[in-house]
Amino acid sequence: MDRKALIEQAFAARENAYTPYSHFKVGAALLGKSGRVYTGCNVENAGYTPTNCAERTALFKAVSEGEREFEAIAIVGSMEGEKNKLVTGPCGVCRQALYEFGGDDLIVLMAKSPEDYVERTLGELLPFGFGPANLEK
Ligand SMILES: O=c1ccn([C@H]2C[C@H](O)[C@@H](CO)O2)c(=O)[nH]1
Ligand SMILES: [Zn+2]
Repeated sequence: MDRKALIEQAFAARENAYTPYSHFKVGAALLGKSGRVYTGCNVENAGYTPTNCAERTALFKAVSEGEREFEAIAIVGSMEGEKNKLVTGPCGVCRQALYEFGGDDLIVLMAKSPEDYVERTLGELLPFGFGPANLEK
């Protein structure tokens, strides 16, 4: 897997972030087991709560196109016109949404630049995650 290329795709997706309220722009690039990459950005809303994070935009694009197994996701976020001071970790809702399909092994790349990133597994970010296995009889 080319981590640098995946992070670069997340930066490109961030360009489309629609953020008139927070001005915090996020991009994500989700690598499916098929090899395809699905990108996403955050899409805000005047009603605030309908806002969708970049990670879920990418995930829902992927699932809606038939991909259900994933290897990695790259995430980049920073205020409009600013360099990343902190890495952007996925919010709790996105961790849960990703857990449904990625399980513990999904690789999460939280990047300040293509060369400067923190890597964790989803299992590290969401220990004892609740997922489909919990609902098996
Ligand atoms: O991991 C994250 C964290 C935040 N946001 C978005 C939601 C909202 O539009 C803005 C500020 O919370 O950033 C994401 O897309 N992903
Ligand atoms: Zn989120």
